[in-house]
Amino acid sequence: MKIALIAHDKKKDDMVQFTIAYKHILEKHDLFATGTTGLRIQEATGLKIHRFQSGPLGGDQEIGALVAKNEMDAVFFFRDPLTAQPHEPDVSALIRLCDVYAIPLATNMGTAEILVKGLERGDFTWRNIIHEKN
Ligand SMILES: O=C(CO)COP(=O)(O)O
Repeated sequence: MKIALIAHDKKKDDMVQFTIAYKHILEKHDLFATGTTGLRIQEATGLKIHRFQSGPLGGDQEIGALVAKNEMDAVFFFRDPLTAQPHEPDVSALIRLCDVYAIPLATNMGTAEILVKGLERGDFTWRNIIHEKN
Protein backbone atom coordinates (compact mmCIF):
# COMPACT_ATOMS: atom_id res chain seq x y z
CA MET A 1 0.00 0.00 0.00
CA LYS A 2 1.03 3.60 -0.51
CA ILE A 3 1.08 5.46 2.78
CA ALA A 4 1.52 9.20 3.37
CA LEU A 5 3.06 10.51 6.61
CA ILE A 6 2.67 14.18 7.48
CA ALA A 7 3.03 16.10 10.74
CA HIS A 8 2.84 19.74 11.68
CA ASP A 9 5.84 21.03 13.61
CA LYS A 10 4.47 20.53 17.13
CA LYS A 11 3.39 17.00 16.20
CA LYS A 12 6.64 15.87 14.59
CA ASP A 13 8.00 14.28 17.77
CA ASP A 14 4.78 12.26 18.04
CA MET A 15 5.10 11.19 14.41
CA VAL A 16 8.71 10.11 14.97
CA GLN A 17 7.70 8.05 18.02
CA PHE A 18 4.81 6.56 16.07
CA THR A 19 7.01 5.50 13.16
CA ILE A 20 9.63 4.02 15.52
CA ALA A 21 6.90 2.02 17.29
CA TYR A 22 5.33 0.74 14.06
CA LYS A 23 8.40 0.51 11.85
CA HIS A 24 7.85 -3.25 11.50
CA ILE A 25 4.48 -2.56 9.83
CA LEU A 26 5.35 0.58 7.88
CA GLU A 27 8.48 -0.89 6.31
CA LYS A 28 6.31 -3.33 4.32
CA HIS A 29 4.68 -0.44 2.43
CA ASP A 30 5.60 2.38 0.04
CA LEU A 31 6.07 5.45 2.19
CA PHE A 32 5.63 9.08 1.18
CA ALA A 33 5.94 12.23 3.28
CA THR A 34 6.14 15.98 3.21
CA GLY A 35 9.72 17.24 3.25
CA THR A 36 10.59 17.92 6.87
CA THR A 37 8.41 15.17 8.32
CA GLY A 38 10.02 12.67 5.96
CA LEU A 39 13.52 13.79 6.89
CA ARG A 40 12.80 13.47 10.62
CA ILE A 41 11.36 9.97 10.15
CA GLN A 42 14.25 8.86 7.94
CA GLU A 43 16.81 10.08 10.47
CA ALA A 44 15.05 8.36 13.36
CA THR A 45 14.08 5.06 11.73
CA GLY A 46 16.09 4.57 8.54
CA LEU A 47 12.81 3.89 6.71
CA LYS A 48 12.88 4.49 2.96
CA ILE A 49 10.55 7.39 2.21
CA HIS A 50 9.77 9.35 -0.92
CA ARG A 51 9.85 12.96 0.21
CA PHE A 52 7.80 15.69 -1.40
CA GLN A 53 8.12 19.44 -0.85
CA SER A 54 7.69 20.79 2.64
CA GLY A 55 4.01 21.32 3.47
CA PRO A 56 3.98 25.14 3.24
CA LEU A 57 5.80 24.89 -0.11
CA GLY A 58 3.28 22.55 -1.72
CA GLY A 59 3.93 19.13 -0.18
CA ASP A 60 0.35 18.69 1.00
CA GLN A 61 -0.85 19.44 -2.51
CA GLU A 62 1.57 16.93 -4.03
CA ILE A 63 0.18 14.24 -1.76
CA GLY A 64 -3.33 15.48 -2.57
CA ALA A 65 -2.59 14.96 -6.26
CA LEU A 66 -1.90 11.27 -5.60
CA VAL A 67 -5.09 11.02 -3.57
CA ALA A 68 -6.99 12.58 -6.49
CA LYS A 69 -5.58 9.87 -8.78
CA ASN A 70 -6.68 7.28 -6.20
CA GLU A 71 -3.06 6.23 -5.84
CA MET A 72 -2.65 6.90 -2.11
CA ASP A 73 -4.08 4.20 0.17
CA ALA A 74 -3.88 5.86 3.58
CA VAL A 75 -2.86 9.20 5.03
CA PHE A 76 -1.43 9.72 8.52
CA PHE A 77 -1.61 13.46 9.07
CA PHE A 78 -0.81 14.55 12.61
CA ARG A 79 -2.36 18.01 12.53
CA ASP A 80 -1.74 20.74 15.06
CA PRO A 81 -5.18 22.22 15.70
CA LEU A 82 -3.80 24.87 18.06
CA THR A 83 -1.41 26.67 15.71
CA ALA A 84 -2.37 28.71 12.64
CA GLN A 85 -0.74 27.36 9.48
CA PRO A 86 0.20 29.67 6.59
CA HIS A 87 -0.96 26.98 4.18
CA GLU A 88 -4.26 26.17 5.91
CA PRO A 89 -6.11 26.01 2.55
CA ASP A 90 -3.74 23.23 1.44
CA VAL A 91 -4.34 21.33 4.69
CA SER A 92 -8.12 21.58 4.25
CA ALA A 93 -7.84 20.59 0.59
CA LEU A 94 -5.91 17.41 1.40
CA ILE A 95 -8.41 16.40 4.09
CA ARG A 96 -11.27 17.14 1.71
CA LEU A 97 -9.75 14.99 -1.04
CA CYS A 98 -9.36 12.08 1.38
CA ASP A 99 -13.09 12.34 1.99
CA VAL A 100 -13.85 12.64 -1.72
CA TYR A 101 -11.96 9.41 -2.46
CA ALA A 102 -12.77 7.63 0.83
CA ILE A 103 -9.10 7.35 1.70
CA PRO A 104 -8.47 6.27 5.30
CA LEU A 105 -7.12 9.34 7.10
CA ALA A 106 -5.80 9.61 10.65
CA THR A 107 -5.44 13.17 11.87
CA ASN A 108 -4.28 12.25 15.35
CA MET A 109 -2.29 9.59 17.17
CA GLY A 110 -5.38 7.86 18.58
CA THR A 111 -6.84 7.14 15.17
CA ALA A 112 -3.40 6.41 13.74
CA GLU A 113 -2.92 3.55 16.22
CA ILE A 114 -6.12 1.91 15.00
CA LEU A 115 -5.36 2.54 11.34
CA VAL A 116 -1.84 1.13 11.47
CA LYS A 117 -3.10 -2.02 13.22
CA GLY A 118 -5.73 -2.38 10.48
CA LEU A 119 -2.93 -2.06 7.96
CA GLU A 120 -1.06 -4.89 9.67
CA ARG A 121 -4.16 -7.07 9.82
CA GLY A 122 -4.86 -6.71 6.09
CA ASP A 123 -7.92 -4.48 6.43
CA PHE A 124 -6.78 -2.49 3.42
CA THR A 125 -7.13 -5.27 0.84
CA TRP A 126 -10.27 -3.57 -0.54
CA ARG A 127 -7.88 -0.97 -1.94
CA ASN A 128 -6.56 -3.64 -4.34
CA ILE A 129 -10.01 -3.75 -5.97
CA ILE A 130 -9.78 0.01 -6.57
CA HIS A 131 -6.30 -0.39 -8.07
CA GLU A 132 -7.45 -3.21 -10.35
CA LYS A 133 -10.33 -1.02 -11.63
CA ASN A 134 -8.04 1.92 -12.46
O1 LIG B 1 3.16 21.50 6.90
C1 LIG B 1 3.01 20.32 6.82
C2 LIG B 1 1.68 19.74 6.60
O2 LIG B 1 0.68 20.68 6.39
C3 LIG B 1 4.16 19.40 6.97
O3 LIG B 1 5.23 19.83 6.19
P1 LIG B 1 6.71 19.43 6.63
O4 LIG B 1 6.74 17.95 6.83
O5 LIG B 1 7.60 19.81 5.50
O6 LIG B 1 7.00 20.19 7.88
